[in-house]
Amino acid sequence: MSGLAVTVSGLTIGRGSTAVAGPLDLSLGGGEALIVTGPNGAGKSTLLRTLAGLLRPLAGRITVAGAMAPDGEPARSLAEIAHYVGHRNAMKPSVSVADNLGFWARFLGGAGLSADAALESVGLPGLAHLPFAYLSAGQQRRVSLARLLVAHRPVWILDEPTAALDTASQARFAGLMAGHLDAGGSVIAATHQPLGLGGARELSMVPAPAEHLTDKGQAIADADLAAAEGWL
Ligand SMILES: Nc1ncnc2c1ncn2[C@@H]1O[C@H](COP(=O)(O)OP(=O)(O)OP(=O)(O)O)[C@@H](O)[C@H]1O
Repeated sequence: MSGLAVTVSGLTIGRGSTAVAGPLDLSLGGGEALIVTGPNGAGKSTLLRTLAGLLRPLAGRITVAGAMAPDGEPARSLAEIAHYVGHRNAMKPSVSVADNLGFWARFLGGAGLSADAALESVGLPGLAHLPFAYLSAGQQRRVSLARLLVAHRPVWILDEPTAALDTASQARFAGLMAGHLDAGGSVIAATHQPLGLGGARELSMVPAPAEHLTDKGQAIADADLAAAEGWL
């Protein structure tokens, strides 16, 4: 895994057909972390969702080398070797913690810790049988982060991963990220608060000028609105 290389070249990111930032160029290898910073609306989430394959780039390329996909073939895209943990926890509220993690392990494929071991790693032993909705906001976030451990993927793409975490949980998660980097993985994280990753590189994003983002006399297409509402 030490040969892992993620390369982003000339990447313009956007929502619908509206550019939010770019062109961006960056490269990241195994064992390296990139912290994405910038004020609200600068495009951090848009960048992470684009890297995770959830939004199409308006221009440019994202390439990977030196990693195997879950199907045993050399990875063709960053999305297939990356975990994405967004603002939302992506867990079903009425389903137990164990079954939620079991779903993600099957969906993502590949080897990983058992649900119990992953919960232990995020400091939540003994909660596996509870419906996800019974957990506190910080506990729910920690279950969502346990997803990173139940299926191995070399690149962790994390949007505000420690929001809602108490100080001890932030430190525990910093340790998990450090372990992932030591094992040759990579971390790309957007954050407004320090993540405790010494030596991480930083990409500082600046908001696009307001006139750039507002529509220039064009109505928002129904299709764009429907697509946006899917994520609201
Ligand atoms: N679903 C969407 N449809 C259209 N525009 C969007 C959508 N989501 C975000 N935007 C716009 O894209 C721009 C970048 O938003 P983004 O969420 O990437 O910023 P951010 O840096 O992650 O902000 P924050 O720090 O508040 O999380 C903003 O101008 C925002 O209004």
